[in-house]
Amino acid sequence: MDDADPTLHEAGELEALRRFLPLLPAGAVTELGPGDDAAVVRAPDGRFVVTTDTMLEGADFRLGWSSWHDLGWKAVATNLIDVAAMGASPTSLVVALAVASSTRVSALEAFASGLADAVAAMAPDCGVVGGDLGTAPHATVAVTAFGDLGGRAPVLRSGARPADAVWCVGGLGLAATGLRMLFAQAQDEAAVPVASAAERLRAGAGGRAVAAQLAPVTPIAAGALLAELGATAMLDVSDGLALDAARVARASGVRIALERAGVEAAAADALALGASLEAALHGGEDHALLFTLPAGTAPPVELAGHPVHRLGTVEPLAEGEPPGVTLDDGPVEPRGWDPYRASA
Ligand SMILES: Nc1ncnc2c1ncn2[C@@H]1O[C@H](COP(=O)(O)OP(=O)(O)OP(=O)(O)O)[C@@H](O)[C@H]1O
Ligand SMILES: Cc1ncc(C[n+]2csc(CCOP(=O)(O)O)c2C)c(N)n1
Ligand SMILES: [Mg+2]
Repeated sequence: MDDADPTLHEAGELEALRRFLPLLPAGAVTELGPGDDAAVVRAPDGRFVVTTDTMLEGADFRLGWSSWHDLGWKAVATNLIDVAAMGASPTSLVVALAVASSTRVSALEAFASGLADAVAAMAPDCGVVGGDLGTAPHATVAVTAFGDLGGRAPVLRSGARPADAVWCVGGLGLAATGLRMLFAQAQDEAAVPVASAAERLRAGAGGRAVAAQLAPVTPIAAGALLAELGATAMLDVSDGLALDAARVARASGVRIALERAGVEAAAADALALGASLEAALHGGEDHALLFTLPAGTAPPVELAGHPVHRLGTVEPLAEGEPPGVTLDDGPVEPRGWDPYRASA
């Protein structure tokens, strides 16, 4: 046994928690954090926003590509952007982690540091207030995130109105480009991930795309700012622009008319790496915020450190026309990531 770094089987849950819990961020509105049967968190607004998401080894990540730090980071980045997409500020996270009992305690510590570093970078007032540790043959991360609306109305998918402009904050296409690079160049003939190849890709010319896939930086602080600015609809682009814009179109009963120049500008980093517009339109996991604003309202050119791009316009439906998305007037198929249909 490695005394400094035992496996979870050797250390046991109590020792694992003794090393894991002190690494977690506390949060500005936490009254009682980890350690009792449940946490106590203030809800300054009298309501709270809540969302949950799971990340499963195999379907959502591969341990040969993602470090434990990456997994903690991505769990924060992808869950808190859903809170932000409602126009809320994240307040707290509850994080459950199930891994093989042969996993070393240092892996848990790296995961906790990933959580803490991502919170510090993207939502410094948010705390990890509780969670669960367990064992499973395939690693599983289940996160619940809470947020506060600061007295504002939530920004729904259904609020887009004809003549609104369509915008996004954050880039498009990079995460899918990174995933494509990993599948093409970081697995062996038996489709087993090759960690050294993934590391090389991350340090190479396409490193930004690989990082966008494995440890994305998402525009979390932009959500509340956009709500204050008067965003009429918003969602995070998790499954691809075409599919997620179609969700807004359906919920709002409108046509989302995208302009190629705008989408290309938002996808410039991915296009510069040789990706096609397909990655931006139909690839998932960019977690940019797609939002609509009344015609007269212009957002800043940058929000929360991410560029803002105008993608198009909200248009009324013609008689009998179903809600949908167009690109320079041609129809766009609402195709994107679907966990039940994924072949990768
Ligand atoms: N098991 C479930 N029970 C209740 N509601 C669910 C369940 N699964 C999904 N939903 C709801 O269905 C809606 C769509 O879920 P989905 O996971 O696609 O949201 P999303 O914001 O697009 O996800 P993400 O941004 O994480 O990709 C959400 O409002 C979600 O809460
Ligand atoms: C190993 C591996 N295989 C496939 C993917 C692709 N993938 C997983 S989840 C998701 C969209 C968001 O999911 P959700 O809607 O559940 O938040 C995408 C595009 C990946 N990241 N890693
Ligand atoms: Mg979402």
